[in-house]
Amino acid sequence: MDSSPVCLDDFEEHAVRVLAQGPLGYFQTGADDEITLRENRRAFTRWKILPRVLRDVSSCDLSTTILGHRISFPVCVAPTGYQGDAHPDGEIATAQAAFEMNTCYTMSTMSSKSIEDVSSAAPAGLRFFQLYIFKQRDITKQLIRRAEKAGFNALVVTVDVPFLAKRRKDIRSKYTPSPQARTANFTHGLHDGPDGLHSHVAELIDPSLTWDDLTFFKSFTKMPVILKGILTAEDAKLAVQAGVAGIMVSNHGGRQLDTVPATIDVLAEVVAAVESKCEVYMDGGVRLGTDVFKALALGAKAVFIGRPVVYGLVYNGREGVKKVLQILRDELESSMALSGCANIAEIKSNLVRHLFMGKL
Ligand SMILES: Cc1cc2nc3c(=O)[nH]c(=O)nc-3n(C[C@H](O)[C@H](O)[C@H](O)COP(=O)(O)O)c2cc1C
Ligand SMILES: CCCCCCC(=O)C(=O)O
Repeated sequence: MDSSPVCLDDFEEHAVRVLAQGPLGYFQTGADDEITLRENRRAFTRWKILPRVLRDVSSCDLSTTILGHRISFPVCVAPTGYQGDAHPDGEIATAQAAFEMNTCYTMSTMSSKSIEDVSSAAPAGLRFFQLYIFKQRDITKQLIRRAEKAGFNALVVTVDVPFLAKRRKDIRSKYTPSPQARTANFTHGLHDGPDGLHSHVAELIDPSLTWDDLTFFKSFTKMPVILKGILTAEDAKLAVQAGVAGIMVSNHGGRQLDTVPATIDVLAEVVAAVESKCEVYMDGGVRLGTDVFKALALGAKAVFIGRPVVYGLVYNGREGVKKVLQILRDELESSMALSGCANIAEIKSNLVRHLFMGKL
């Protein structure tokens, strides 16, 4: 790419040219054959938009709310670890970009900057903290306390990583975060095990976690809890019973269990299962304004993006992330205008149809 990026894929193309194999592989990789990774994007192409006309779209209002907080448009930042391998400013740049674009930022437990540093660099705006529940419960509780003290608005508990899946690119490169990218939130755990990230995760993560543990952690914080990594109606119902405020329909960007469905294809099922008892968000393969439109039509309150934010960081730090968000915002606005929607509430399920399944 010689000129300024015009779509999200341009940022990845740039990253491919400038990043070293280890970090590039870590950001790009999916699990195993990367079937779900590809499917996350392909599945969007099978959903078609049925536009309405003559509906006064001279101005479109993209604003919406998440857990009662108003944001300018329903595209938010998903948690991604080790952002110091994308740009020296890492999570500080990302949090500031999200704040300046007035959307929601989610900070990963595995961040290269600390909770306190990110919080003081971006003290306002809607900020979620993503939590991995560790074997060492004291570290986990400390993380919750620190996020709460720093004013984070919600806790996003990731539940699809009892173990790290087999990610071939990482195994081949023996990826381990470089010194400027290592986790800043705690010192426990190995980064330099014989198989890089894998031994690090095996050491930290608690694979014995159950719904009962979730109830305990929920009672431990005043922050609303969102569960990230739900793909079935059954688990969505259990999440509602556990009293969560939100569900993130996610397959971890195709990085965990391979061959699970694309998130866009299970979204409507999860939305129906929760019967409006909590908010539902979605991530995975969102790269176009039309993708955002389809997810909203199928019931998502907002979408989150992972890799595009990382590639925006690689492109130009905070400004790069803002550009990624701006492009997606503009594309969503255009999709809305061209399909006859003047505001987010008008994006309804009758405006999309699945190529093979017919009308919803
Ligand atoms: C490089 C990278 C690091 C990630 N790190 C985390 C993490 O620390 N915690 C988490 O819950 N999800 C993590 N994820 C998953 C994302 O939050 C999100 O689910 C996924 O990236 C969405 O798919 P997309 O990249 O196609 O937008 C990571 C994803 C990537 C690509
Ligand atoms: C302790 C879990 C580390 C996982 C690494 C971050 C992540 O979620 C990813 O997909 O990569």
